[in-house]
Amino acid sequence: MSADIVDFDSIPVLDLQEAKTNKRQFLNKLQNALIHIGFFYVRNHGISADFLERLTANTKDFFDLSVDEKLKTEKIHSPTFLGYSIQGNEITKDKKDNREQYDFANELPSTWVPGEPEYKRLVGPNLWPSPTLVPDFRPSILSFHSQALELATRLIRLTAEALGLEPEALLNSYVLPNQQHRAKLIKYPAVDQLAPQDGTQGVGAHRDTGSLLTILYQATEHQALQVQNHSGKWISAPPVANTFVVNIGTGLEYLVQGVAIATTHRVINPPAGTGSRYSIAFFQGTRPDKRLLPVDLPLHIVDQKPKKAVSDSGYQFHKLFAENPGLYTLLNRISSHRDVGIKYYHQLAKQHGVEDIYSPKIK
Ligand SMILES: O=C(O)CCC(=O)C(=O)O
Ligand SMILES: [Fe+2]
Repeated sequence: MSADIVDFDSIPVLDLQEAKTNKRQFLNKLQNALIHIGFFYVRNHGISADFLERLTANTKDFFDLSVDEKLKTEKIHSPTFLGYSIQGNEITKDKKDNREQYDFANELPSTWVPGEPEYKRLVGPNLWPSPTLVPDFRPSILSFHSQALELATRLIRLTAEALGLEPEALLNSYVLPNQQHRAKLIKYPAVDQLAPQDGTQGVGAHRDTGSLLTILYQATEHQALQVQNHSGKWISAPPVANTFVVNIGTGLEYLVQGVAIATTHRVINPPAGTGSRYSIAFFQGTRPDKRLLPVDLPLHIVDQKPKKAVSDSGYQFHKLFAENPGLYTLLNRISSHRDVGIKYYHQLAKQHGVEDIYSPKIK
């Protein structure tokens, strides 16, 4: 059964303080955001403004390094797909995205040995830039990661409650206590830093693939993030002081059978003269090692399931995500970064026909 669409034209701001003072009211608001919007802001999230200023400074300092220094941390240097990607290396919906990125995760050693599933090779240490050049980078990035993970853990407990489940229901079944969760620093140059033929696609229309929740910090004042509502209209999600943007990934959407929605979004490059936009995203992953079975939700929640929304994203659910999430993630990474795939996972990519099943056509 699916209920009539309740469409949205703005993104609600939820106050985590209210989760302590008036939990029922907070959970009602969260339930509405999960089911009908798929995006919300959180304030009183516990990550200090001073820390976020420091993180922003470190992010800018990293992207200000010379290309040679940044390339020393390029993804090609490790099978983890962590590290730097130069602008134009990523494609969404058949078009190049105009953004530079640095992917990082909680620091874990690589333990994969031949004979184990290859997706285990995704786990490993970060590729750090020289500490002589950016001394505060590593400590602030790792501190952000652990604070964002704590926030995501809190939010996924509240999400479970808002959907009529026990607080631990999503965590216990779908997240391992010591798994690697990925995050990234992103720089979107303003259009005057791009060639005219590059257009303005910072990142094209997409849904966050495989994750439960995304926590996003908009580090500059640009109004660049847009969210697609059910009827297909693009709604601005401007930076709101002292908040994070939170959105649902296709992992959570699958586990709750479409009751919470992984809403489509995109980023437009800033207008000429306004400087680069920086953002920092944390993706709460699901465990890679076990078939994922949807959770049983109470009927009064299932009855609110929204009808299918219009989406400009090219995303299509693939059953491999549920059957073998580790392999699904690895094949996705190989298709987005073929150079890394060819270097470390050549056989696997060939065997699974990554080229034809997964990859977008490159223009
Ligand atoms: O930079 C942003 O505001 C959003 C980035 C994003 O949607 C993504 O990387 O998945
Ligand atoms: Fe996204």
